[in-house]
Amino acid sequence: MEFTKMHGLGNDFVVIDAINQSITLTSAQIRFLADRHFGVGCDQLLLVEKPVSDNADFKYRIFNADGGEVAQCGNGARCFARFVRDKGLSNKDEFTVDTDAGQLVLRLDAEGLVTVNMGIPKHAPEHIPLLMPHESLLYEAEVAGQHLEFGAVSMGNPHAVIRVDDVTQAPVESVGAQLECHRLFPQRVNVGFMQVLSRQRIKLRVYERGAAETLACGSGACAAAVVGIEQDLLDNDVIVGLPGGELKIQWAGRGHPVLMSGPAVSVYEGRIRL
Ligand SMILES: N[C@H](CCC[C@H](N)C(=O)O)C(=O)O
Repeated sequence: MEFTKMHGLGNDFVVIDAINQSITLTSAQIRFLADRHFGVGCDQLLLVEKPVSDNADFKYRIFNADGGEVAQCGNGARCFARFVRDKGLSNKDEFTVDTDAGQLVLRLDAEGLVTVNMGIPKHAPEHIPLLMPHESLLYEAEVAGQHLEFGAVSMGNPHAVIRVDDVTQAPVESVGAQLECHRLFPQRVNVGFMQVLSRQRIKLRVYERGAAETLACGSGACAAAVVGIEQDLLDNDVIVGLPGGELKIQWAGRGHPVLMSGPAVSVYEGRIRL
């Protein structure tokens, strides 16, 4: 099977053309491919498939390193756009992709960046079955012996966002792992730790569902910006500084889609026998 190794700010992917290759991967095979010692190594595996909608160019499927299929990956969407152009699967600058959470519109910019319309954020509890929210859009839970308050929003995948004073001191591993699997989140959850630097800039670390802490999380950057804007901590255009680099997030408020811009890098082509 042929694949391309790619990353978006160090959030790395095995990307597979499942249009020109007949691919059926079991969860065990996905875990093997994602394994950094016995396989290729990646945070997520992305499949490029034929569209299911008449108005879409492709179908975009995402699998976490633990083998579970999920419905959204922002950094992966940018790499998806770079991949289909590099492979000559499309010569467009903008295309629509079907995902299990709806459609995304991906646009390759002149300077090599990719802008993704990540869709309209959906708020708990309809999309994240939580206890009723407080008026401040904050939720609370006891996690690892700590009383936590956090924002919660779905970008097509569930995110909890915890505000911290200093991301370098945040309990990402301990609290992230416990909140990921908390009973409040039957589908589990991605956990972001957000430090607000100004109304236009935050720092963020994300403990990802099914992958642990990653160097960057695109949907997590969108979710953190949405929570910060809703709490009137941030303006509508936010620079999100992640360990792997920066993303530009734009959100005009409820009812509007979130736009995310950032790089997408192709590292090498590979072939592996399954
Ligand atoms: N771990 C996420 C999927 C990958 C999201 C992340 N890599 C991104 O860039 O958005 C989840 O289980 O919903």
